Amino acid sequence: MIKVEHLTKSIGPEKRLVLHDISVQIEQGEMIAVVGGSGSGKSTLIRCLTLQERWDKGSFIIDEVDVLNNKIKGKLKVRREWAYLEQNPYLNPNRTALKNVLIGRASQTPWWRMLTGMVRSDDYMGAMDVLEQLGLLDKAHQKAGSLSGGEKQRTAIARALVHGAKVIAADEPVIGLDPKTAASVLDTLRKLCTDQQITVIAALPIELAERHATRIWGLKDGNLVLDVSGRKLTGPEKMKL
Ligand SMILES: Nc1ncnc2c1ncn2[C@@H]1O[C@H](COP(=O)(O)OP(=O)(O)OP(=O)(O)O)[C@@H](O)[C@H]1O
Repeated sequence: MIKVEHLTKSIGPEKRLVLHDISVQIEQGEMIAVVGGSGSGKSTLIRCLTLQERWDKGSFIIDEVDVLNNKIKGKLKVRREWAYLEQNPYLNPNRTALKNVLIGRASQTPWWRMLTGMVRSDDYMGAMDVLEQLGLLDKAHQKAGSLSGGEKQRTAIARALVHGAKVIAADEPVIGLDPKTAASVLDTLRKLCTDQQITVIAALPIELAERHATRIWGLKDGNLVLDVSGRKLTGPEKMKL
């Protein structure tokens, strides 16, 4: 279980508050959509949860590890188990989808593999399994530079899974994709939650959140104003955002 208490974050020399006293508990296998207007704090929340931003205040407990007060063990846990998925994930365009999946972030990949691109056969099989799960088997040997936006996004998801992610935190993962491709990426993420108990936290537009998430968090001016199960939001709920 993941427990966030009193997460507070300010930015800039004037210490402008962008996240106010946010407390939530997250269960394994949830697909949480973060919704809210522009500047409401969605990206900052996702960046704080993936420890890319320093917290001003708050506590962050993952499986009973106090992440912020246990710097080495806590940071290592987040680094190993959490994947941060950007809007346009970085893939090496000259390497195949498979190689991109196998050769993950520098922190997760042995130096000799980064250098030589060599892989062990069991790693190869594992990566092919994940690519198959994500419907990318026929793209495994295609250069990443020639993949479509949705395929790139799914390759990045495959890379996160191959490197052991239990939580995928994604900042607007389907922005710029056509509606059909966006739905297919989100269906993929939802299936991972259901079938493999992966937890997903993703900033999404309201309509997609309503359709795909099991839970919706709504932010307004850095405040958590909504925390409901994934469903169509009512008029008054939307008015809070
Ligand atoms: N590096 C920064 N320096 C100054 N202000 C920042 C910085 N990062 C974020 N902010 C401010 O913090 C607030 C929250 O920003 P954030 O990017 O988290 O919002 P958002 O909900 O993701 O917005 P959008 O939907 O437009 O991406 C905004 O007012 C933004 O201007």
